[in-house]
Amino acid sequence: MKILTAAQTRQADAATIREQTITSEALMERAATAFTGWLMARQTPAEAGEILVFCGPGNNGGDGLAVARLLHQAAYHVQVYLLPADRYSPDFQANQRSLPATVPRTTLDAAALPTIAVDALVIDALFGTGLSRPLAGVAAAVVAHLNQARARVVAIDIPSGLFADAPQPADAPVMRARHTVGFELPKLAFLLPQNAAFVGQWPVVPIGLSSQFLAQAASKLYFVDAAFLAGRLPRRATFGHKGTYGHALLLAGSRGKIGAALLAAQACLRSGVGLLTVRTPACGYDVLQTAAPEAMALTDPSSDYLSELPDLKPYSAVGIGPGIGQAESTKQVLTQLLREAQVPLVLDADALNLLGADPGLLALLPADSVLTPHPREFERLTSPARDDYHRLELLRAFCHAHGCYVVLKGAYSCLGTPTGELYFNSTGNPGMATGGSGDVLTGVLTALRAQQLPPLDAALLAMYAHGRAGDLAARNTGQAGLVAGDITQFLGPAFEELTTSKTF
Ligand SMILES: NC(=O)C1=CN([C@@H]2O[C@H](COP(=O)(O)OP(=O)(O)OC[C@H]3O[C@@H](n4cnc5c(N)ncnc54)[C@H](OP(=O)(O)O)[C@@H]3O)[C@@H](O)[C@H]2O)[C@H](O)CC1
Ligand SMILES: [K+]
Repeated sequence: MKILTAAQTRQADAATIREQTITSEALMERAATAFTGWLMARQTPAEAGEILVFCGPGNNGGDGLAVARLLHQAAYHVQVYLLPADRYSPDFQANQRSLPATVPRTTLDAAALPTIAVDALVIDALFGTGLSRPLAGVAAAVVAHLNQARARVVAIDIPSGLFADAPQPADAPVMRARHTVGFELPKLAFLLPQNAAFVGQWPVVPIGLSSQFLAQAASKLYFVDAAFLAGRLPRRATFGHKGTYGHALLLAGSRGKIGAALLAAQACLRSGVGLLTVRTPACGYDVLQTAAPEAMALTDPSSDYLSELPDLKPYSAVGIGPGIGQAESTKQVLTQLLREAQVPLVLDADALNLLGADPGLLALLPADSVLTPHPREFERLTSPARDDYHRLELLRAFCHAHGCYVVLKGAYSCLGTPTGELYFNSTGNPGMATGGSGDVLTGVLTALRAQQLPPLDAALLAMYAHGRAGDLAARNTGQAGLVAGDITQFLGPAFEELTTSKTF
């Protein structure tokens, strides 16, 4: 699905009201009903205790007032706190009028903020997507007060003080929510590590925004879920044979890191490739032939590291990097590969570090190559990022300059494309932050490129299936017990879900 800016969200609002011939108040009621439904499914009135609803002067505050009314009607115990302001939005005012007189309400005063009980349930409806500057005055004092109280904060739409799609100054006050219930679509701010402590968990609830508007909205930001990938993974042909599914070459491993080669190889084999050849230093031969008998081993003359590029003619894609180290002769192998390769390339790990250390090498990178750095490797390829938003700018610029696709790994891994789109992945879990997880991704990607999938589809599917396999694996192992090889065990089911999710 698309990710919209705050300005586009306002347009989506207006389009919905126009198209569905409803009032803005009715749309607010939908949003408040969706939020309240989410909360009531998780907290009974007894579990919730007294719910404190903090409302700002705009429509986020209007949502808060409507939520307070709905909770009150459902027998929850509610207290409303109002931020003083010169102007309140019309829908705020309408919902203030609709709030039953029996619901206590207090206007906030920075000098006399309410005492917040330990574990109090707080609804943050101070500011939403209309935030136009960092919080100051009473709003800032309230946010600091609630953050200090460590209340159980549930934010409506977005934590107050956080911009939906731009960084805020480092010292700007922002509400620390445990949950943020977003409306209709995720926001860019939810996907960046620097905001994790503010956003918490972020369910998204539908509010029936115009599907026509969402379909045509010009956005280069996407959140990749299973529905987004429907139809991108070709079904295997009844009369297909191993030649139909490509022949991948993996250049991987060095003494002490043959495991990286093995992990990439096993993942490649589990991602539908027809044939796989693995080029490791000679010390990897026995291990590879024993642990991955389905792969062909083509060992390098050097016993400890890669020193010669094999003939590339038989292969339909080449993956290089897992565990290769940075020996000078390995750098020569990479250089020759970049010069000679006529087939799709996937570059990871030390192949990226070698690239980052030599701008001359980077200049040789063939168009449509797929790179899979983690943030530190990416910085070596570009420059240090000021913050997560700046890192995305660097990602866009890098992909554009080199005509390549980059999967920036992390929670919500982000795929950058040469034309400026950014695709955030929805699958995966912190258990996957473990050695060898990246080698598995390289294997998956190389398999998909070997099967002739275009770079965009290959990268989207690899990113998603890798994360999904990690999620399925963690059901068995738990996150702490997850090792990279477990991800590989579940690649099959992850791909199967993507093929069968297609409707007739
Ligand atoms: N489509 C949807 O998702 C729907 C969202 N809804 C809810 O509406 C809010 C957005 O409401 P909006 O009124 O646009 O914005 P806010 O509630 O965030 O508040 C805007 C007002 O606050 C002023 N403002 C902005 N920044 C500050 C600040 N730092 N300090 C003080 N005051 C501030 C702003 O004034 P300006 O000075 O900027 O002109 C506005 O007066 C969305 O998040 C959802 O919760 C709808 O309910 C349904 C559809
Ligand atoms: K809010």
